[in-house]
Amino acid sequence: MTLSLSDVTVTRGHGRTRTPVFHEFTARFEPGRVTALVGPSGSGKSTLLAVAGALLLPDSGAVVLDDTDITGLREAERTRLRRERIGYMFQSGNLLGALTATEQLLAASYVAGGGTRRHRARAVAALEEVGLADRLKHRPDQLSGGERQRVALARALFLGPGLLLVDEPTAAVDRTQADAIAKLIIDRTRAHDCVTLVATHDPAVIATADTRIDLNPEP
Ligand SMILES: Nc1ncnc2c1ncn2[C@@H]1O[C@H](COP(=O)(O)OP(=O)(O)OP(=O)(O)O)[C@@H](O)[C@H]1O
Repeated sequence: MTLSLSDVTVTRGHGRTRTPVFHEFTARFEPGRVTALVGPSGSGKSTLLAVAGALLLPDSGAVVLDDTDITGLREAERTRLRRERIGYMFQSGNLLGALTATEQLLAASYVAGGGTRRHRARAVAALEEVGLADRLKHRPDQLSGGERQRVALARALFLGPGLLLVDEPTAAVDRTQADAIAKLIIDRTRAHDCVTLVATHDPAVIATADTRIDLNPEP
């Protein structure tokens, strides 16, 4: 999958909270490569992830995944695209407290219409890929911060997305875990040949990325 944004303008909020975030922003992203989105707080890193991930529509401009401009899709089509082709890994992991590591992935596949025995085997394989073969039955409160982030990464990758969107993956973990997660994101991006965007303040994540885009707050 390739992703390109052309002349994307985004304004958030309404009335007194109306905030211009991007004005005619253009960028192109290639598969198998990690791009670090860098910039001060409020510069639009999370907003760019939301626009790329079809969670937020720009005011104008095109967001093209392969040959499809997602801004022209109906809501149901965007929902399907999000489920089938885009993996999200958010800051806190967003894991469900009552579920084991394997079940976190199966819950995602259930939402996407799966949930079969084949999916269970794939879920286990995805957790093995991120080094959690011996943590399959652990719930979030029985995992370290770094392990929770690895479950979140496995879940994001499990359904084979073409686009992986990652928001501050190392914000809540120690240096050693952060370095391991940065390396895993690179490895998995290569292995899955997906387009990966990572919003981050972490110099180690920025250093391991293939490219970086510096965002500045709109004046
Ligand atoms: N729902 C909203 N309504 C109004 N303004 C918003 C809304 N969401 C975000 N903003 C504004 O848009 C700008 C970009 O926010 P965004 O969260 O994308 O920044 P960021 O670079 O990810 O910041 P951080 O590093 O603090 O997470 C900020 O100025 C923010 O205040």
